[in-house]
Amino acid sequence: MSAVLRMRDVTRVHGTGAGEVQALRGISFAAHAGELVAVMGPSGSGKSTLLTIAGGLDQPTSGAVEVEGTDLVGLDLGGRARMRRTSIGYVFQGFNLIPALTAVENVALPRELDGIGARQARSEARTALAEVGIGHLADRFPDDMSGGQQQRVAIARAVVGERRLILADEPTGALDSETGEEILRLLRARCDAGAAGVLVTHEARHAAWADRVVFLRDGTVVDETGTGGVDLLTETSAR
Ligand SMILES: Nc1ncnc2c1ncn2[C@@H]1O[C@H](COP(=O)(O)OP(=O)(O)OP(=O)(O)O)[C@@H](O)[C@H]1O
Repeated sequence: MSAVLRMRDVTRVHGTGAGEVQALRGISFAAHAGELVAVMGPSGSGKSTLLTIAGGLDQPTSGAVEVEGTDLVGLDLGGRARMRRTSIGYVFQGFNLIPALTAVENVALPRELDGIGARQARSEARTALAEVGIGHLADRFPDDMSGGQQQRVAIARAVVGERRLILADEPTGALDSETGEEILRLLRARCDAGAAGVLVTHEARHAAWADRVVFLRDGTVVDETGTGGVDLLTETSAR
């Protein structure tokens, strides 16, 4: 099992002076191919900060972040944007679809931005939508879809082009519990097919879909379960 995401001694300080907040205080963390890792912890413990740094949407104050062996911290803005289009899929609580684009156009967009021809991008997008069970809704606009259907579009957009790291920040937060479970089942299936997933959640029953759960408090990893007693740092350094 190879590490798709590896973070080493990552710190993140938000703000300056009296308003300074240490959101992450030396986090080491890895997510491997085939694995879904849940991240839990109280409000303000650093979960979203961890995810945005893992996804190249934010930069750490210090430490290393590697995605598929590429050092994200060393890349410029354009390089990180490219990694987000090719290797990293992000699923947000609020879906974040573009309302003026149909489902298939939303999913094809990252591929088209990456220089893939429109025809091929659309074809890949239709396949991704079919895989999440909404191939028949490909030409609908987000506003004409239910929340669960919109989140399926967002998952298709996150995985299209064989992206191997899927980051999901409370992806079921806006959905009823049955629809939420379906979304988690899709994430799980994607990890079973070889992606690495990181799921931020407040709910233990959602974390139950993961292979292991990492608990944060005040910007540090305070506990981890579901690894059969393997310590996270030992595991990371052994690979
Ligand atoms: N852009 C920012 N500027 C200043 N402080 C920030 C910023 N983003 C986050 N923080 C602070 O960093 C800490 C960690 O925030 P973060 O959003 O990562 O926590 P969280 O665990 O995801 O919380 P929640 O469960 O409420 O979403 C908090 O104290 C928060 O107030």
